[in-house]
Amino acid sequence: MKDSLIIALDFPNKGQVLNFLEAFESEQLFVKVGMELFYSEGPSIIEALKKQNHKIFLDLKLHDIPNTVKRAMKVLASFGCDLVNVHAAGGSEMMTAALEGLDAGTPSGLKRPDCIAVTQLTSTSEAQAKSEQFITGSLQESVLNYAELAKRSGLDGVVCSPLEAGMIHHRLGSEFHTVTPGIRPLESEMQDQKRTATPAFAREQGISAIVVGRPITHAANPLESYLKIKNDWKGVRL
Ligand SMILES: O=c1ccn([C@@H]2O[C@H](COP(=O)(O)O)[C@@H](O)[C@H]2O)c(=O)[nH]1
Repeated sequence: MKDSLIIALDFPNKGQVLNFLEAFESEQLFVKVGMELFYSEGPSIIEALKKQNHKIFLDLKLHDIPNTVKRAMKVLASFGCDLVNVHAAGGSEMMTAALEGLDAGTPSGLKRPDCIAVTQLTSTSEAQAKSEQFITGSLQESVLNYAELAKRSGLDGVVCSPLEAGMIHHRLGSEFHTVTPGIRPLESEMQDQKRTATPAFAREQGISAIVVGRPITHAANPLESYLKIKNDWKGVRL
């Protein structure tokens, strides 16, 4: 996962995904399958993407009682994805159960998928967290609390904003992964994202992987946009 740019394939169906990926023929990608695509296509979309040799983040953000999450993760592990996730708000017992499910479902001889926890969605602002979630401290403290809980529960990392990744690595070490959506090049709209930063800022934070959706998928030339963001993220000067 280290130094990856993960493209969020937020499309309604397989046809649109395969059409989008045609432009990326020469690239081996790390792609994210979210709720919309997975709910419409089911596991066959994972099969199709694996056939194209792409790495896959299955972003279903599980959040339920431990037994349910464990059983669901056992199923997800059998798909052969590289990365899956839960909401840290589900608690340490739920996160431990998620790992047990993954261990139980991973086919023998294969590595279990990495499992990370969403801390606070990047679409949540400080004001929303205070007024709607009644968090007592700052939003950053809430993110750090969830990250510490995830690490104590044995998870491989967290989903957070690029604005919090540096703080998390400082406290929890560089090996604990930070995966950050909320990436917006300077010229891009924020849309529903609240805690955003540029790819260049992300590079300075020691982030493991950035997740980018609309700035690539809605671009006039998605491949060009992908390459530009990737170069900014890797610090490549053209
Ligand atoms: O806190 C989170 C967790 C997940 N996401 C997902 O990342 C992508 C971001 O897409 P953009 O189009 O670049 O905004 C999207 O699939 C979300 O479901 C997130 O944004 N924030």
